Amino acid sequence: MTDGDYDYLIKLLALGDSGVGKTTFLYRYTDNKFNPKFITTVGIDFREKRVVYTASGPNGTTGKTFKVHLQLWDTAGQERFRSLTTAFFRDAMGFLLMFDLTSQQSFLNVRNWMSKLWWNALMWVLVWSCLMWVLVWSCLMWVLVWSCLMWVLVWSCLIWVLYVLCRIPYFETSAATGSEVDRAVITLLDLVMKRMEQCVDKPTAEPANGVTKLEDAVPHQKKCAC
Ligand SMILES: Nc1nc2c(ncn2[C@@H]2O[C@H](COP(=O)(O)OP(=O)(O)OP(=O)(O)O)[C@@H](O)[C@H]2O)c(=O)[nH]1
Repeated sequence: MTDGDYDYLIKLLALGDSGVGKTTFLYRYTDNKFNPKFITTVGIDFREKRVVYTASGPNGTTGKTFKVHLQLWDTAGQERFRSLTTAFFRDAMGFLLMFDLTSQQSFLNVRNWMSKLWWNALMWVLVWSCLMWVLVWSCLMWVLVWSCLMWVLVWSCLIWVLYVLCRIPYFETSAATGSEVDRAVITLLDLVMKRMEQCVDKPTAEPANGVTKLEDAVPHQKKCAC
């Protein structure tokens, strides 16, 4: 595959406390190497990898294959970079939420990372919806009515997100041996691709040759109600 020769650009983001192994995990996945040195990430970094994704067809049959360009964002776990890293949440399509099996605190902190993700997602629903309505109606009455509706929508979304996230696939990986590393990323990629399939407006996004380009897919993906 040459540089621009891919069907989808998928952005995944690794999250978790400092030292849990985000950088090492991504390095193992992209370069199949292990780095025993701990060099803390400053701000944000990213790695890339090309993979071939085979969609599953109806009744579990093998479907189309796509060339996928994976962009893996590596965030700094340190608190001082928190506002910078959360700014990248909006563009990510999937998250690798990581903790260190030998550190109970890093596991307990997964709760905080999850709530950051939820609030970030909800904040964007609120901001965009409010902006839209304020622009279109610019009428206090409508804003008030809309605010009530928004709260209903927000809480329904929150319950839905909780429902979905409670079924997060879990893998015990080792960057040292490479065990389960590929499977964890591929499982997430599979979930993202399936989600995109559901969100993309199929008749307009699918060109004649049957391959959906990311540039076509992204605007439709943002139309998803969730
Ligand atoms: N033995 C072993 N060591 C690991 C594994 N994963 C990470 N490490 C080690 O843990 C240390 C921290 O790993 P990093 O990948 O730098 O941690 P990080 O989460 O990126 O940390 P920040 O950049 O500060 O957020 C390094 O010394 C790694 O070699 C693993 O699966 N097995």
